[in-house]
Amino acid sequence: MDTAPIISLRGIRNQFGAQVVHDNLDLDVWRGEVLGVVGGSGTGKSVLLRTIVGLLRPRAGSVFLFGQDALAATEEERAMIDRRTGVMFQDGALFSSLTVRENIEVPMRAIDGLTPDLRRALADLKIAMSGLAWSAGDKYPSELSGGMRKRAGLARALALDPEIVFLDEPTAGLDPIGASAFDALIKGLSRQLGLTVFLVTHDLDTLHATCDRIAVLAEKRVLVTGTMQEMLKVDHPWVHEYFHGPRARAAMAAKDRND
Ligand SMILES: Nc1ncnc2c1ncn2[C@@H]1O[C@H](COP(=O)(O)OP(=O)(O)OP(=O)(O)O)[C@@H](O)[C@H]1O
Repeated sequence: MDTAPIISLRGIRNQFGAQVVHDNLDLDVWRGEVLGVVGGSGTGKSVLLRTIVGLLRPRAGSVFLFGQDALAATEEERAMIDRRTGVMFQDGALFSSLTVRENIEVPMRAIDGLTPDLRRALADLKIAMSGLAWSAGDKYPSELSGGMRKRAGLARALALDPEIVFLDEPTAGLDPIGASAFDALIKGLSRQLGLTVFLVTHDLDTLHATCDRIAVLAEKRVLVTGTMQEMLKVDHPWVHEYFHGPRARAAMAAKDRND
């Protein structure tokens, strides 16, 4: 592990009208780890992700990415930060009028000197890395299953060889087999490429299968971070219920079967 976090948040406050979503929130993410972010509905997991990737400016606090103050960055500096990160939104957020390959090429268009042939070859590589068949490149999003759309969204997030990928509910809506295949894909990519993964999820199987560490959002902040083993010992009503409830027990049993 590096000595400096790849993502560092301090004193974050997010508020919509009178509704305070985050107050004095701190979080560090370390290079190469898969961090799972969990919390009850409406605790601000997606808002946190949007804050880090620069889609939402917090009312207060600091966001450091790659050691750089992202909120003080110039447009040019922000663009450089964006090139080092990839985001996969819940529904894949693909352009419906473009093929999968063209969708993956979109972020590459910002890079000078990439010929169409090279872009195409790189897009095909990302398609393969995401576990899609070659033929998927020519398909439109509407022609794909939910699981394939997620893989296409992941391929686009990987387009510029990011150092961090942000995944918002990557397994939501997938059947259990599709979800566990996606978990294996994320874990494999993280290990092979040294990717840092910031993963918002409700899926306990995903936490068990992929995450090195978990951050729990509650009470408007990151209440606790730690490994799954550490989560099991946390004495907080929501955390206890989440990690010891019936679904958690089923996920743990599945993990034991797979180990
Ligand atoms: N642009 C916005 N304008 C006003 N309120 C917003 C906006 N974005 C988010 N919120 C509110 O912020 C709160 C946190 O939303 P967020 O989507 O981050 O929750 P979440 O933890 O991801 O929830 P879930 O698990 O249900 O997806 C919610 O109450 C939501 O209504």
